[in-house]
Amino acid sequence: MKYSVKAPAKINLTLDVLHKRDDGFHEVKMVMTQVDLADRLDFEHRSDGKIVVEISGGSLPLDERNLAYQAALLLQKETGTTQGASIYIHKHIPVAAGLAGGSSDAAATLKGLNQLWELSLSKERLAHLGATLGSDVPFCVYGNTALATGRGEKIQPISSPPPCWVILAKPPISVSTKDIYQRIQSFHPAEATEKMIQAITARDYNKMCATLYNALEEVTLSLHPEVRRIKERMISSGVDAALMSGSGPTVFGLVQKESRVRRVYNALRGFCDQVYAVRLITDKIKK
Ligand SMILES: C[C@](O)(CO)[C@H](O)COP(=O)(O)OP(=O)(O)OC[C@H]1O[C@@H](n2ccc(N)nc2=O)[C@H](O)[C@@H]1O
Ligand SMILES: Nc1ncnc2c1ncn2[C@@H]1O[C@H](COP(=O)(O)OP(=O)(O)OP(=O)(O)O)[C@@H](O)[C@H]1O
Repeated sequence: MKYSVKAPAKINLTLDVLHKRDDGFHEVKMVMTQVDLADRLDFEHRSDGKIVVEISGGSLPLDERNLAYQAALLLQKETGTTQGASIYIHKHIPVAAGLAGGSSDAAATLKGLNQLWELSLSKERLAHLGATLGSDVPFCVYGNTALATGRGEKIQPISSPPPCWVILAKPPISVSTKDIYQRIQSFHPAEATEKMIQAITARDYNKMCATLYNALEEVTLSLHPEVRRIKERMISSGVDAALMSGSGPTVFGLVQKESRVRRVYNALRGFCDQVYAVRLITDKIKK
């Protein structure tokens, strides 16, 4: 039996950072959603009990450093199963981009092997296990759109935002999530996230655009002026609103008018190699 699972990229519509915690993590409150740029993972049973990872479309370590490998080992350890698996990752999400590509692969592995190995673990249990791999993994287990709190691992699904196009532009730099969090100077109440939930519940696209907010954005933009230039270029090319995702460096722009998507895409392509025109995953086009 072979199973295929999609692993979509995420974007943060809001990311409020409330305070630094004693365990070194930051207390956050954020609205996360997914776009239809996705890796695909295929799972095949192995009777030798081994976990073997192969990848196409990118070069990443295939051993314990790979988050899909880590997720598979974790499931073996937690359930005591002696079953193994071959995991084929078809990589489409840019790596270390702020789009949670690795976290989504880990979540897809938890879901795919739960089926392949007939473990019958609940989504809650998979999300709980996923939290030990990374703060974004529980959201990726649930998918769609959600409020994430705690260090990002407490997930409350919410309704889908109004449908729109999303232009993603990733500059050729990498940032350390840990470093960006550590550089935050001041903390604020989670006002943007509260307003975003209201905008989404009311299916108010304009209010959603007006409410985009990421507390990490200013930190990354001040360290990397090229990210700021991409955001400015996106705004001048006619997106309805733009924001950096996660700790960056990818910037996303929201566009509702389909006729404008090509213009924005072309304006960015002349500026940046990795540009994608995708759609939000909403109830209408649920993957
Ligand atoms: C920036 C976001 O992607 C937004 O969704 C997440 O907050 C980060 O999620 P992630 O990449 O899964 O992060 P993790 O692998 O759990 O943590 C990486 C590092 O980021 C910092 N970190 C992460 C999450 C958080 N709430 N506070 C933090 O301070 C910690 O120093 C941690 O060691
Ligand atoms: N299957 C995987 N796909 C992508 N990256 C992986 C994977 N496994 C391990 N990694 C490692 O994880 C790190 C972060 O990669 P990822 O693409 O998840 O970053 P990100 O988009 O910035 O994540 P986040 O938005 O959750 O902070 C990279 O250093 C990468 O080498």
